[in-house]
Amino acid sequence: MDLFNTDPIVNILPADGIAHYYGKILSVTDARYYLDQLLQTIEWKNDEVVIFGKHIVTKRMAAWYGDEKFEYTYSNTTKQALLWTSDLLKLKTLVEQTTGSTFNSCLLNLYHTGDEGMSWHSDDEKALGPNTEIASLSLGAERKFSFRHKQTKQITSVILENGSLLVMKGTTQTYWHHALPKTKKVSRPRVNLTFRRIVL
Ligand SMILES: O=C(O)CCC(=O)C(=O)O
Ligand SMILES: [Fe+2]
Repeated sequence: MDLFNTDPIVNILPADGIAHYYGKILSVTDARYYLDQLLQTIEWKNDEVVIFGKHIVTKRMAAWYGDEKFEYTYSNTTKQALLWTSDLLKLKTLVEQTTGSTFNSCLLNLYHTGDEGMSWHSDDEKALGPNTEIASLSLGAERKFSFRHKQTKQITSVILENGSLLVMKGTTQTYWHHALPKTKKVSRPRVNLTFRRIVL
């Protein structure tokens, strides 16, 4: 049942992958509730990444939750998943019902303002296995999300609305990078949840 969006779900990628934008799957009231809850209850930490051998602590904050205390290594740092909170379980169920897929973990990102973003990358870690499916739920400020083809450099973008769902699957991570560009136009926070399936 789709209460908030009756448009057909379209693949926003022209080739070499599938990115389905479902639009808003949460009401404004529910999106506001979950944003406030997650801001207060998630164990947010500044993310650490290694770029050109330099150790950098990001302004953006992140957290990692799952079915088990999974260990996950990226950018040379190992993280251990925390166990689901009740709000995260509710959101996971909603995302699973909407997509018809199951997920066992979630990486959360908190961008305080448009001054924080995420640079070009693909989510192709070994732990996710080939042709992995990632479901990305957005809460709070609307932000532009862009895909760039690794070979042709073609760019396609979508505005991720408050309470919206974007699903990446098929060969998307093999052929496309994605990014959340910084912007001067946004001064309010956004929380993004990427539900993933660790296969190990
Ligand atoms: O914040 C977003 O919408 C993107 C996050 C992302 O690409 C990631 O966590 O891998
Ligand atoms: Fe990503």
